[in-house]
Order: sequence, then C-alpha cells, then structure tokens
Amino acid sequence: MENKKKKRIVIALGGNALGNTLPEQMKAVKITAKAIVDLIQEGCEVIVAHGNGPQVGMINNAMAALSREDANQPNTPLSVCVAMSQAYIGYDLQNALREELYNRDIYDIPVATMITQVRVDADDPAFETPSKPIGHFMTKEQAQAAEEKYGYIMKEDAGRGYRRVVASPKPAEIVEIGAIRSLVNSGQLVIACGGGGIPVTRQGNHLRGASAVIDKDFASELLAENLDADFLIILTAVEKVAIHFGKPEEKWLDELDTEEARKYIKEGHFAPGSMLPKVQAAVKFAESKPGRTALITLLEKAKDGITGKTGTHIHLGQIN
Ligand SMILES: Nc1ncnc2c1ncn2[C@@H]1O[C@H](COP(=O)(O)OP(=O)(O)O)[C@@H](O)[C@H]1O
Ligand SMILES: NC(=O)OP(=O)(O)O
Repeated sequence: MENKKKKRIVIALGGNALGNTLPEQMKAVKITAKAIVDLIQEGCEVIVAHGNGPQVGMINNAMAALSREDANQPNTPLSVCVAMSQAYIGYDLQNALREELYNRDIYDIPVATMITQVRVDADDPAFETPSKPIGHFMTKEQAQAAEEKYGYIMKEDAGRGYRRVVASPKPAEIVEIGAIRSLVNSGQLVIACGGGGIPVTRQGNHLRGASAVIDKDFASELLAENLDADFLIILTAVEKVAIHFGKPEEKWLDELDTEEARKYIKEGHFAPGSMLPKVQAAVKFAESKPGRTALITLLEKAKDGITGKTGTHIHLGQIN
C-alpha cells in the first residue's frame, strides 16, 4: 500500500546543484544533500531527479577523444554517455545523501540510484532540430572551431556564451517506473531519471539507445505524474521566476496560475533552453490533476519554498 500521509515531492536538480567539474560536483552535492534532507525532516517523501548537461558533454568529449586516438575504440553513443552520467552523478549524490542522513542520525532511509531509461518517439520532430545545450560554454571563435573540427552544432545559450546542442525529444514513458515505484513505496530515497533518462526507442522487445539528451525538467514532470506526487520542485539558480527578466521592468512572481503562465510563455518571457522548459513542465504538472502544485526556486530555499515563504508556486488556473 502506498504511504500517502506524507507530501510526496519530486525534486528536479539543476546545474548549480551539481557544478560543472568533478571537484565542483563533489562540493555542490554536499549542499544539495542538506537541502534534500531538510525536506525529509519536514516530513516529505522525496524522489530526486537531476540534469546532466555539463557532465554528459564532458563524458562525450572524453570518449570522442579516446576513439580518435585508438582505432579499436568506436565512438561512444550519446545514450551510453547519458548512462555514464547517471552513474557518475548518482554515485556522488547517493553518497552525499547517505552521509547527510547519517549526520542527522537518520539510519532507516536507504538511498538508491536507479539507472533509468526513458522511451522517446523515434518520429519526434526534435531529432531534426537539435536544441539541448550540453558541455561547457565557449566563445564564438571556439564554437566556430568546434563546428568545423567535429561537425558539432553550436548555439548561443541565453546570453551566457555558446554551447553544443543535441536533439532533445520529449519523454514518453519511464521504462523502470515499476521498480522506482516499489523502492519509493518501501521508503527508500530514490534518485531516478538522471539527465532526463537514457533516451531509448522501442523496437519490439528491444530498447535501442537514441542520440539525444532529454530535458530533465520534462522527465521529472513525467516521473512526478507517474508517482502521483503532490509537488514538483524545480531547484535552479534563481529564487523566483520573473517576467521581463533582466530588464528594468523585471517582476519576480510569487504565484503563477497556469493560464497566466501560458500567456507569459506566448509573450516570450522565459528563455528557451533555461527557464522555458521549467515553466512548461510546471504548467503540465499543475494541469495534470487538481491539487498538484509546482514550485520553482533556489536550491538553498527548498525548505522555505515548500512552506510557502518563497519561490514561484505554479498552480492550476483557467484553461482556454
Ligand atoms: N524569466 C526568467 N525568470 C527567471 N530566470 C530566468 C528567466 N529566463 C531565463 N532565466 C535564467 O534561467 C536560469 C535557469 O536555467 P538553467 O541555468 O538552464 O537551469 P538549470 O541548470 O538549473 O536547470 C536562471 O538562472 C536565469 O538566469
Ligand atoms: N538533461 C538535462 O536537462 O540537463 P541540464 O538540466 O543540465 O540541462
């Protein structure tokens, strides 16, 4: 039987929860673990999902360099790089969470990372138009060189520099959802859908890896729906969502109903590849069932967010 007394929360961790390099990640996960265990101590049941943009780019570059050096090593498919990023990030997060739980004398919550495959549609038009930024930021000159040397597609990322972009189809099904649900229902702290999940397409009984990186905000939303969560919390580098972001008339939002959110999306208030997928995922979750709320806030403010003190709360509004 599911334990529905506690508030069930799916947390989507963004880039600042993990850092960009190995040492940064080791440090960042300690702060992240504190924020997550705070929520557990508030009486919430937490499921953790996370991004992998910098990490999957780093792994992909390393594997590509290996195959250039060694003729016996074919290039590593992007789906395998996503799997590697899930294991690497899961390893650090899992250990940081375990340590933080033990530091607070909580010994009865086992932590588990689920290698998660997420089915995508082979006909998803996103395969034709790469849009998901991965890897590190580059200058315009470095980006041009990467395009010429490796055939990468490079794009300017929300005023922060240039990054490689890859296909990002929508998540259609979480393959391991049954196993995730069992672990969650038995009281384990589960890390799942890392990096948006390993993208696969179905060919009969065979799951074939797809060359893509799924957006973790959309995968987390699907996970939250599948687990019948009460909250989807997207933790990122800003405390609230703004309209007129970065402009003199900038306005930070405490509450946002789904109808307003749709209007602001149409008006272009949220940058594609950064805030737009978060707001879209929040709207989808809030509209999926009455009573479901999404929250977008800063990692360190997760506890204040869930108690209503800060963050942008997205809830069901009138649907046209
Ligand atoms: N309308 C907006 N309101 C708030 N932040 C925005 C907005 N549009 C773009 N952003 C930017 O989006 C960033 C979050 O996106 P991103 O860094 O890609 O997320 P993460 O790595 O945490 O998933 C914020 O730090 C902010 O710079
Ligand atoms: N897969 C994914 O969405 O990663 P980021 O959150 O790092 O962009």
